[in-house]
Amino acid sequence: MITVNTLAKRFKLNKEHKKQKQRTDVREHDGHFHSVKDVSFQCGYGEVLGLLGPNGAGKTTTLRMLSTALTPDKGEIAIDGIDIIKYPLKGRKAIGFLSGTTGLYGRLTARENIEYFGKLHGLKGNVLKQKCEALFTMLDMTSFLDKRAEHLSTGMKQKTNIARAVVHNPKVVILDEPTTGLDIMTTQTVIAFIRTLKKQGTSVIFSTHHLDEVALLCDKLAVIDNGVSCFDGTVDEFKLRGESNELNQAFLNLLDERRHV
Ligand SMILES: Nc1ncnc2c1ncn2[C@@H]1O[C@H](COP(=O)(O)OP(=O)(O)OP(=O)(O)O)[C@@H](O)[C@H]1O
Repeated sequence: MITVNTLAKRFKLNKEHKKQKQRTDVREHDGHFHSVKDVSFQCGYGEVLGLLGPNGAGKTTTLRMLSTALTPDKGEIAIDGIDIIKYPLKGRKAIGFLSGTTGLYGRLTARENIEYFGKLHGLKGNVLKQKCEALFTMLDMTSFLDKRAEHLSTGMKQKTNIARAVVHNPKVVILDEPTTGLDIMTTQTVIAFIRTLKKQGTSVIFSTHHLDEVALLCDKLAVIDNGVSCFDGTVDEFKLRGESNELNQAFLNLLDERRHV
């Protein structure tokens, strides 16, 4: 179980930005851009949580804090009660993170990349071999395993990146827009893979703008708007709150309600 409580993160504005008289975003004040102001949600084992929000809402910033890549200014992140802000190494062991900027070594093949990251996490011998083989099958990677990463297509790279993120059997998997830019077949493979993680009891948190994926996968939803949590609950509760059975409409209604408060 991962619990996220009242997270906040701000970034210092550069000099040029500070000089501008006109503020373009309500989150700019005190010489800072308050990217995430107050975000809370939780995701239990075997649950898939969809993180939604308009462009720039603060989803990636939030996920980067969960991954321990960014240190929050305020708030708590706990996995099974362990404070991972205080103990980031324990956090890194427990979490698998895929972001748009996750990199592969171009000169290594897809197989070598996964094996390398597995070894970094302390896997070796038969355990590493079996884990890699299972991932290669689940993610339908066998046709390109021996190609160098620099020669892989977008979809092949994404599958390799996903395998890289989960090779150490993390309890919590965090995927930032995992299907962006993928074709329909590759998207289906990624969706099936997330279902397998769920069946294995993993907590999966993923950000997306595709509400059809949410309908297929998610038990829970968390919505961020302008850096603030405005919903955390089940998909049925979301439809009720957004006054529509259609997820896109419920999302629009929920944001509209906030704009008019
Ligand atoms: N290092 C940084 N310095 C300054 N501002 C930042 C920094 N990182 C993020 N921001 C700002 O914080 C806000 C939230 O960005 P973030 O990437 O978290 O949004 P998002 O919800 O993931 O958006 P999208 O759906 O477009 O990917 C944006 O306005 C962004 O410009």
